[in-house]
Amino acid sequence: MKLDLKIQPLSSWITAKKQPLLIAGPCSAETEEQLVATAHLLAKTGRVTALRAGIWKPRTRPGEFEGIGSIGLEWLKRAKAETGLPTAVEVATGKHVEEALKAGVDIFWVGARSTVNPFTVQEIADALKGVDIPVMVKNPVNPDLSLWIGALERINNAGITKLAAIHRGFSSFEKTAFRNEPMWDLAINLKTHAPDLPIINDPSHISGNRELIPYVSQKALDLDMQGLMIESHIDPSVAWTDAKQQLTPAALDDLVGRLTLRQPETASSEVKDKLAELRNQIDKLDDLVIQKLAERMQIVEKIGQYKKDNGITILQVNRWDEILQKRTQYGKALKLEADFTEKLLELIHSESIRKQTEIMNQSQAPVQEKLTHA
Ligand SMILES: O=C(O)C(=O)C[C@]1(C(=O)O)C=C[C@@H](O)C=C1
Repeated sequence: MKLDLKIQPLSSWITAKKQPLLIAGPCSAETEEQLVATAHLLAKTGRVTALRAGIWKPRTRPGEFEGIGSIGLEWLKRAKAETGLPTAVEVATGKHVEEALKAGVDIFWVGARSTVNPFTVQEIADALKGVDIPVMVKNPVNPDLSLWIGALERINNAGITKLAAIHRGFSSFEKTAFRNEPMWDLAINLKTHAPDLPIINDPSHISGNRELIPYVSQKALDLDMQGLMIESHIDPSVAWTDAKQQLTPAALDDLVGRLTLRQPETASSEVKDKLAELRNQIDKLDDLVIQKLAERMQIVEKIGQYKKDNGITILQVNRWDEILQKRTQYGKALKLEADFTEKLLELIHSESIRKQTEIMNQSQAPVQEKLTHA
């Protein structure tokens, strides 16, 4: 299902200084000097399109630094006047929106902890009514695509057409190398629902540490995301928040300079032809895969009917385990990752169970009818 968002193309409301589009700045505005000095160094790289800084910070526990507050808006004004960089802040209430608008902030973003709450998003959307300002909506903390879409729709319904999504990763119970699991599939899914909606990647919050940022940034660009939002602090070692994931402006410059930029399309007819030929091969194989899956399901249905007639349960753990073991081994021999083969088989098995459940639940009414007429 395609989303009905009324949006303007990214290039009509933001001009990237250089590719990729880069929004950078400290996690938090701490002091006027820290913010302004960071902004100057970022501007000097010639790569940064907008300066970000958190001034209202939603924190997990009370007592942590909750942002410098409204005074930070004055510092942002100064940083903008001195560097020419447009500014971006997170807004989490209607009051934040009012104050940031008054202070001439150029771009707003809705944070992950706000996106989870439709009341908060609606309050922000209501405060934005009648205003023509770019808004970027971070994914919700939990991996829920509908919540992300819902927040984008609420902001869009308020008349905001300069709209983008920010992919900052998702909380997960399982601890991995990432601070927030990228769950790239969710961002890809959003792109499938809204192909024209720009997605900016936030490698800082996905990574949670400087070391992973290059990998995440490159992957985001290779997945055709339209830009990066990266936290940068003049001296990350003394940062009040997110010290481990911030980069100095020089390190940021170096990192972004090393990224490889690839295009979604090519002008070369030779490359286009070669791609078309390979895609043709994929089309044929995909058709074959679908055809074989359909044949498999027909047999599953026959087995389902047979089980029903003979009072046999749907789930056959031993048989299922045998399939899983043998096919995964076979897949491995053919250079398929075991994890991939297992996931594919699990999907097929759950569809088999769904189909056989349907068969088991089919009423016997027609047979009984015949009996009564006889
Ligand atoms: O072998 C069966 O009994 C089936 O119904 C087929 C099948 C399958 O899809 O392969 C489905 C359900 C069972 O749990 C085991 C295997």
